[in-house]
This record gives sequence, structure tokens and C-alpha cells, in this order.
Amino acid sequence: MNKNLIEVEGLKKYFNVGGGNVLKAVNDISFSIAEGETLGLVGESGCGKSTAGRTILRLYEPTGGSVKFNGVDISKLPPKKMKAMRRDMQMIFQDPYASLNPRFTVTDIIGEALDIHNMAGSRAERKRRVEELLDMVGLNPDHATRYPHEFSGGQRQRIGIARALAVNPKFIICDEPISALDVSIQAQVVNLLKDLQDRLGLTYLFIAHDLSMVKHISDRVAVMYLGRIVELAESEELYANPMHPYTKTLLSAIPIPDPEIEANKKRILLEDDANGPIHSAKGGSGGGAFDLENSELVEVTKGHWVSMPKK
Ligand SMILES: Nc1ncnc2c1ncn2[C@@H]1O[C@H](COP(=O)(O)OP(=O)(O)OP(=O)(O)O)[C@@H](O)[C@H]1O
Repeated sequence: MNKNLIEVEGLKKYFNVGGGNVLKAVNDISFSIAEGETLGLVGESGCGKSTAGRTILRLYEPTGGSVKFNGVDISKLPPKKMKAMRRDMQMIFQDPYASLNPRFTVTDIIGEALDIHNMAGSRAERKRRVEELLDMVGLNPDHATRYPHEFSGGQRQRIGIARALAVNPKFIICDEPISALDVSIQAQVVNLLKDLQDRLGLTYLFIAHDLSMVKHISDRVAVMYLGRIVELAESEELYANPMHPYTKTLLSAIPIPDPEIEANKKRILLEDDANGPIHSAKGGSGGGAFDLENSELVEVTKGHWVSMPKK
């Protein structure tokens, strides 16, 4: 196993939501990601995945905990050092159209990423680099002068990937990069991300709300529920032997192509948490269905961690 590139320890991100209430969007999560590894982070909408991603990159200031990148604690780096560090840590977003400036050509979009880190060099060098990046993500370099609306959804996501790659990052957070794409296109983008990982030695945190596609890209998967990680295991192990009721729920939500199997399949209904992730200042627990407040991750078999009530 390679050394850890990312080490997240007790990370918290709380939002004040008024009335003395605090929304614990990320509530004490810990995990590491080895160099060249892909960790999947899955859970339903609102469980805190995106907030976790943004807090890891310090696009949100953490409420508590630490994030180490290559052994350096970035949670306390001053802005200048953090800017330099950002080159190594990039993000790909769910909706490539919303994250690409419609008035910019592809050259401008990718070139801007180079400019931010003074990596553009001469005009000719910038053009050459943009064309190289387009080629890398399977787009025609001749299309560099086109605008985002001239591309399909899948092609736009490729532009988003090229922009992230422009600064030669080591770590990329892929925040639901395929959720907005047609199913037929999803596998192509996943395969592209895998190829790029092999070629460039990238490390990924791959965020998704269901488990179906995550399986194909992740070495290990962490399952998030109400701001916490409730299960973490190698992908194969998690799919073959899910232990936490919430993981079982997510797995039961993956559609099976055979309608007969689908019709006979029982959905595990999750008794929802009354408070959600909101905790009142007076000490309301938000522990809910699984009493997460009084639970801890326990290594049940080697590398397979499950949230269990504290003894
Ligand atoms: N800036 C913010 N201020 C207040 N609450 C926020 C903020 N950002 C996120 N939240 C809340 O934090 C919780 C977690 O949101 P987050 O977007 O991280 O979840 P998610 O699992 O990524 O969901 P989705 O897949 O829908 O993006 C939600 O309850 C959300 O409403």
C-alpha cells in the first residue's frame, strides 16, 4: 500500500442556522486516502458529502479537526501557502455547465486555471498546453475556440476535468461528476477518470449519492449519514457484506435491470432522524435512528469499519 496522501482527522463543519441551532453538516469524520487510491464517499442528498469535500480543500473553513496533505496540516496554513497548496488539490463539479463561464472559450476557461498559478508562460505555450489538455481528456484540440454551450454534457464534463488537470494536481475531489449525465455517458467519464488516474498517478475522493457507479471506480468506499461516516470498507467487501442498516438501504436503492427481481425486492425503509443534522444549542442530540451521537467506528474485520453503539 502506498503512503497516505490525505489524512482527515475529526473534521467538523457546522453552520449556524438561526434560533440558536447549529447544523452539523460534517460531524467528526476521519479517513485517509493513499497515494493513487480512490475513496468513494456516498450518502443521500444532504448528508454532508459536498460540505466535506469543500472543507477538506478549505473552500469552507473547518469548525474543527485537521486535514493533512502529504503530511502537512493544511487546516492552519496562512492564505499564501494555502494558495500554493491548492495547485495540488483540485475539484470537479457535478454540473459542468454551471461551473464553466458561458462567455469564456475553452481556451479561456482552461487558461484561467493556468493564469491563477502563473503557469501559462507565453501565449503560444498557453495554447499548446490547452490543446494538450483537451487531447488528454478526449476532446478535439481544434475546438479550443468554442464556447461551453457548443458541447454536450459529457464533453462539458471533460472540459471541467481538463481545467482541473491544468495545474498538475495530485489530488482531485470529484463531486458527483457523473450525476447530471446520461447513463450512457456516465461510464465513459468514469473510464476517463480511471485512465487519467493510471497515467498521472492521481488520488481521488469520488463523491456520489448512490453506490452503483462508485463501485467501478473506488478502491474503498465510505458511507456518510447525517454528517458522519457510518461504514468504511474495501469496495468489494462493502458490496458483498454491508453491515450498517444505512448501507443496506443504499444498496437496496440500486436499480436492478431485471424487472421481476426489482418487483420482488424489498426496500429497507430507513426510520428517519427526527432532528436531521440540526442540533439545538440547548443540547438536542440529533442522534436519531442509529443514535450516532453515542456510536463509534469499530473495525469489525480487517479494514471494514462500522458505526456501533459505544460500549
Ligand atoms: N452554506 C451553508 N449554510 C447552511 N447550511 C448548509 C450550507 N451548505 C450546506 N448546508 C447544509 O448542510 C447539509 C449538508 O449539505 P451538503 O450539500 O454537504 O450535502 P450533500 O450530501 O453533498 O448533498 P447534495 O448531494 O444534495 O449536494 C445540508 O443540510 C445543507 O442544507
